[in-house]
Amino acid sequence: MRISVAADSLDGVAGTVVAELRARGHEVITHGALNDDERDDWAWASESAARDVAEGRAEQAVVACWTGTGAAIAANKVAGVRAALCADAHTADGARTWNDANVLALSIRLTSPALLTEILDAWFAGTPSTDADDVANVAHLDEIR
Ligand SMILES: O=C[C@H](O)[C@H](O)[C@H](O)COP(=O)(O)O
Repeated sequence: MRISVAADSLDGVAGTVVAELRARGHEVITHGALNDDERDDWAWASESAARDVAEGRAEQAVVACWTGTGAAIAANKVAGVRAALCADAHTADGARTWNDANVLALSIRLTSPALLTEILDAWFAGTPSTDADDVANVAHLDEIR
């Protein structure tokens, strides 16, 4: 899968998520602090990764900042993006299953290497629910203005 990755620093999980994704066989596009040619502030970096998803250059994205909050907020401003801030595997599974989330937001502060592995395992194992209520909820997101 092609995955766009953005971070506002190279600290902690931000510095390891690209290698972790490549080790899992994914093709990675980099933004922010992960790309020497780009502005590394969280709003700009996360926007770039989210636009890759919305405009078809990537199937999913991973965005990271110190808390994960700014990265998630910025990504969710892009139409068609459903970003989920996940600090544990259960949340990551729920985000994929119930929310059909297409952008994983991570906290650099909280996400240890072990947690990253657990979160990515759950994220990639999860598939969007076909339950009618879940499908209706996700579809309604595109109607909210
Ligand atoms: O939501 C914002 C993020 O947690 C940022 O990573 C945090 O604000 C730190 O950003 P900066 O290093 O630019 O002060």
